[in-house]
Amino acid sequence: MRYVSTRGEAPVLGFSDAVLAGLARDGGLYVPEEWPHFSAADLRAMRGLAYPDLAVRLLTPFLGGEIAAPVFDKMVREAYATFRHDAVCPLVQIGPGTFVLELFHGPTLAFKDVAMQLLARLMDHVLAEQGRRATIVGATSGDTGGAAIEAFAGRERTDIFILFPHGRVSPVQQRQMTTSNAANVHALAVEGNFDDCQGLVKDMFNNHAFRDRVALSGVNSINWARIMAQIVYYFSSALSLGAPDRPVSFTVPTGNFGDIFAGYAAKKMGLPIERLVIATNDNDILARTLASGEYRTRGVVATTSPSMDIQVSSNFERLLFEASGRDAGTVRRYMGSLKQSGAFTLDAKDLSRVRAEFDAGRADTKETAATIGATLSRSGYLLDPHTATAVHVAATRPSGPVPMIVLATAHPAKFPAAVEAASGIAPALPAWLSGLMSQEEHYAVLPSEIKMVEDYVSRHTKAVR
Ligand SMILES: Cc1ncc(COP(=O)(O)O)c(C=O)c1O
Ligand SMILES: N[C@@H](CCOP(=O)(O)O)C(=O)O
Repeated sequence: MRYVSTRGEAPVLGFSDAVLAGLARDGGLYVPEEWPHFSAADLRAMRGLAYPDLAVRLLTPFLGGEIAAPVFDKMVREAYATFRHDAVCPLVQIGPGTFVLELFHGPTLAFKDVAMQLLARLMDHVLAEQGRRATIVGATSGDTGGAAIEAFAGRERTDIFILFPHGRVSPVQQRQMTTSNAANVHALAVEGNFDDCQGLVKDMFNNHAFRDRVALSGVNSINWARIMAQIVYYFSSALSLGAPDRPVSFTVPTGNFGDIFAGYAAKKMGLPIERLVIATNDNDILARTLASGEYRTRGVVATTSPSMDIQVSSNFERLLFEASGRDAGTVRRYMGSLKQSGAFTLDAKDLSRVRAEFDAGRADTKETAATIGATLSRSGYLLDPHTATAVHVAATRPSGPVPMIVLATAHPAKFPAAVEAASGIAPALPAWLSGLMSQEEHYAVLPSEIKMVEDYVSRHTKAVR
């Protein structure tokens, strides 16, 4: 299996190099050259497999033979042994035909752990094989950062720098990033929003001299391995509801479009998914794009689901590549226009291909709070605000006899203020995180200026070539 850039002007890479590359050198995102495919018989044979066994079965084709089977098997088992639920990602019914897929049983209580625990092990292995170190940079609206720091803290071959928007993440999220004592961890509070942080990370990758000097790698969902690992829970949940003999639909709380793109990948791999529904908060660029065909950025507004406070949705580029029939020239045209004018308009055929697979809806802050309260009274289930946006959107699109699986991307205890205001219940952190809020914080505050950030990274990484 080889990996190609969505912009068609970067080297084609094997799996290990794609994992280390993060962003492609032409500014695009890596995608597999073709989608592995599993037949209905293959899928039936996967029913009942334990989560790690299923992950090994589904993900092995993506490795292109570059990681020995026993090594990968061990990594997967170790990654999912960090989860506090035997099923890893359990499915809970909250209403007739509506299920919640709990993705928050990992060490930092968000779905990011599912991919990050595996990615850290993959990167360690590849770096050891190549005998080198890497400087990891990541942008976060709150959850990627904590999950990455947890997964990479203390690892010998990486220094990790996480950029988060100063004052715009929840107190729990902030402490998950700022209380690590590991020498290779650097939390950077940037004076800006998530889009500024993500822009800085992409600028670092696009500065090839800097990128090569510090051996840059990325842990955002620009990294293909992040998406790859997230494919597995689409299969595990659908199989448990009768796939491939019964289709399912998914509603996904969406920001950077990585999680729902993993659902698209699962469909391309043979999973019968009827609809993929994008749920956004007030930062509704994707809902607007599906309605009008125009992708136009606006200022980010702060909401009670801060991890989805995103306007420039990175992985939408991967979908554009697919929808245009894998035409890198079209993707370059769209991305050029986005850079120049903050907008692009999808060609009619590309838009109709997107609409053929996806629906989209939004939930504002009031609707999100009302959904938390109503779901608690109806089914006794306490939602976090991100998941609540998706439960709201799913309810506006009845899926008939097809079960609707809503991805529960975070534990309510990560957002206690919003959850308490909506439900009257202040969710407590689990015992293993109970000391978090009283630990000492370490972080630097930086302006949203590329030179300042690059200088900080250069001075603090050990991976200079
Ligand atoms: C809790 C939570 N829900 C949803 C999202 C959106 O996921 P994605 O960026 O993959 O669309 C995020 C951030 O990525 C998140 O942290
Ligand atoms: N919501 C994310 C934003 C970054 O997304 P990623 O999936 O590209 O890492 C966060 O919590 O940081």
